[in-house]
Amino acid sequence: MIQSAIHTLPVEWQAWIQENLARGCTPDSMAMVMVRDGKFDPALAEAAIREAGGVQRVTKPRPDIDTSSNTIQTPDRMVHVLLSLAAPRIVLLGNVLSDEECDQLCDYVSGKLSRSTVVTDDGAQVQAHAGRTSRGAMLMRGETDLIARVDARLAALAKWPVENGEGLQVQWYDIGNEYRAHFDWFDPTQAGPRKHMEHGGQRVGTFVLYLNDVPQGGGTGFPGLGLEVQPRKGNAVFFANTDMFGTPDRNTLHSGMPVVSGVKVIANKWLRERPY
Ligand SMILES: O=C(O)CCC(=O)C(=O)O
Ligand SMILES: [Fe+2]
Repeated sequence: MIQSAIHTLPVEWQAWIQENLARGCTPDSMAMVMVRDGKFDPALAEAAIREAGGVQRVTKPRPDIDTSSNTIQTPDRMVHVLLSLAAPRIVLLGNVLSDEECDQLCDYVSGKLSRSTVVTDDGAQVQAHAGRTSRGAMLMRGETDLIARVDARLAALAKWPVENGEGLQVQWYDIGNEYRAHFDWFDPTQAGPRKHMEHGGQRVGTFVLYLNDVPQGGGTGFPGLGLEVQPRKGNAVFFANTDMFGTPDRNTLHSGMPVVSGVKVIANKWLRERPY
């Protein structure tokens, strides 16, 4: 007779699984507690939770870039694939913007810049923060013909609807400016970020577009991966902020490293789960 995993557990643990699934705990966090506190074998813990209806690791659609070829033809420009990582999903792209497009975007935002803000955990406000010392400007989707072209290009690259994209956000870093390690995804357990998710849902993807060359410093660092992307005019780094199951990916921790000489200008494009 094949005995199910859940019925081999003490009844208290069977009840614990049902209660915690009902409370909305994630199967992964529950399995961790069972191994740690109940000293269960991880495979048994996972099987028991799955039998109780907990593990439906259904993959969720997310923005991604086709890296099966070295080049990608977008509606109006041939983009180069320079590097790709499977998990966390990170793709470095070249030739995303022309020099003229970079210059035009920089010219367009100069005069519109103000001290950058971050989303706080406790409220829905955005506020200036010591960890983010750059200046920025939020642009609207399709604000100019050039911006509309860039929006469409990025949507084609990520295979993600243009309506799910936030407007481009330009960031201008002077010497010493930085954006310390952070996640771009919203933490759904915190009130402030949850408020931001009401419209458009999670930030499932990020593009960082480099609008100029930086002589020294200013890389985009991924400290958990030991990876640093150097800014190069016209290049862009893409990363998926959630894993293939839609869970925020802690391996996407990243920073805008301090600029040592020159200035650094980037444009961020955040892709939402739903139309934004
Ligand atoms: O400056 C960078 O390279 C990264 C910027 C960034 O992570 C952000 O603005 O969210
Ligand atoms: Fe970021």
